[in-house]
Amino acid sequence: MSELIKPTPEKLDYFKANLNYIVEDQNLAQNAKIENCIGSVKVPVGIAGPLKIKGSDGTDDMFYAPLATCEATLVASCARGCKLFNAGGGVEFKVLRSNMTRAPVFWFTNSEHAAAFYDLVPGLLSEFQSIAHTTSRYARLVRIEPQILGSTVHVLFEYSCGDAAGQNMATFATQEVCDHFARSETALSMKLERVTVEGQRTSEKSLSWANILNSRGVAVTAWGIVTPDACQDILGTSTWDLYQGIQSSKDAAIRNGQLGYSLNQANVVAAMFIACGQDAASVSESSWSHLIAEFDRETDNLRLSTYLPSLPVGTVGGGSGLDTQREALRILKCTGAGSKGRLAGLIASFALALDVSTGAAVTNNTFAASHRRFGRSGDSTKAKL
Ligand SMILES: CC(C)(COP(=O)([O-])OP(=O)([O-])OC[C@H]1O[C@@H](n2cnc3c(N)ncnc32)[C@H](O)[C@@H]1OP(=O)([O-])[O-])[C@@H](O)C(=O)NCCC(=O)NCCSC(=O)C[C@@](C)(O)CC(=O)[O-]
Ligand SMILES: NC(=O)C1=CN([C@@H]2O[C@H](COP(=O)(O)OP(=O)(O)OC[C@H]3O[C@@H](n4cnc5c(N)ncnc54)[C@H](OP(=O)(O)O)[C@@H]3O)[C@@H](O)[C@H]2O)C=CC1
Repeated sequence: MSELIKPTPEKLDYFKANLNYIVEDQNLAQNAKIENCIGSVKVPVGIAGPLKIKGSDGTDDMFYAPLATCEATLVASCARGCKLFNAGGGVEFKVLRSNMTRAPVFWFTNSEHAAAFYDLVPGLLSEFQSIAHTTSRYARLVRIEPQILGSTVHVLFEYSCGDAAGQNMATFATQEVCDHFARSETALSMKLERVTVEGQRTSEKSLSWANILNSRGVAVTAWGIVTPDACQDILGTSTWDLYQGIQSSKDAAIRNGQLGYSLNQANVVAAMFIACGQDAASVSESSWSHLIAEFDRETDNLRLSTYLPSLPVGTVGGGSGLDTQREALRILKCTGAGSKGRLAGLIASFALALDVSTGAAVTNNTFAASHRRFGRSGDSTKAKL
């Protein structure tokens, strides 16, 4: 059966020859490390910025964001938000946490054995560390935390992974630990039945409260000031009206039971993930964010901040090494040691810039007209950089 449906080299050649979006890149299949590779799709990339950004890691520079998207107005809107924040001194970010998790399941014959293992887990950390660390120069096991579910124990393994996002690294290290433990005297004496490497306690590629609270990836916050003059000149609305617009949307979001609150920060997360070779499916884990607006009655300034608790990003590994994705990381000055936190900080900063501009467009009722203008008339092709 598999022979009938398996794509043979001839079939792949057929696809290569008959699809006109194929990129002629002999190394792509090898570098992309995906199966049955026939080329790559072309996603349009727009540049937003410049945005003056300072970071807790010493970042202090002007940045442009490569945004891979098919949505008209998104890049222009993000660029407008950048111009606005620049007028108020730019955006700042702070990286709060950085980790990667994997959560194996230890299966026992009954809950009593599971409970006994639960008590044992904290004392196993250093043994597990010494095994995990043989698998990588960068993955470091920092915490293990058990949870009993019936006769199983799900143990959250938390790693630091250098500049890589670390999903593979955490998997390989955890598998090695599990394999060793399954063969140990302790496992035999505790009547361990088997170990499986992941039991969904990491909620990988799904949105979960645990990851909102404890992070999976980089947790980052970014903030900036909108001055009344810049708000009126650049966004065509007052800071007070913008503040009210944002607060009112937040009320509707609460009524909807929306998870987190932003207008459309996931647009920047997705566009930068795709441009920079991040795992696009991880946008689901990264989509929760919290936009906060504070109005300063003395100055009429509007202080805006956002918090993104779970950005599984990396500047090495995965798709970040592909040619064009690497170029995107270079545009962002996100290569080299320590650049993972910066990448997360820049994503949060540009997400904030897009949100303020979108918020203004819905506040002053120019939202539909701008999408009609850019999405339908071809106005978007008039570049402004
Ligand atoms: C489209 C604009 C920016 C026009 O806004 P405008 O005020 O007419 O633009 P402008 O011509 O006065 O230019 C102001 C600045 O905008 C930027 N800009 C302006 N045009 C360009 C361009 N062609 N290329 C690059 N940048 C551009 C650029 O920074 C420019 O500064 P300048 O360069 O002139 O010094 C505005 O109307 C807007 O932001 N609209 C909102 C669109 C938006 O945010 N869409 C987001 C995606 S929709 C979605 O998915 C969200 C949703 C629906 O879920 C949200 C929700 O539920 O609330
Ligand atoms: N297997 C899984 O469970 C899942 C995998 N993925 C995929 O995993 C990939 C991401 O995994 P990830 O582990 O980040 O990527 P990789 O598998 O590409 O591993 C990163 C590699 O980079 C090396 N490296 C070099 N310099 C550094 C540095 N400064 N910091 C950290 N590592 C460095 C690591 O070295 P060393 O060998 O010493 O560790 C490792 O070999 C994505 O492609 C994603 O789609 C996504 C979800 C689940």
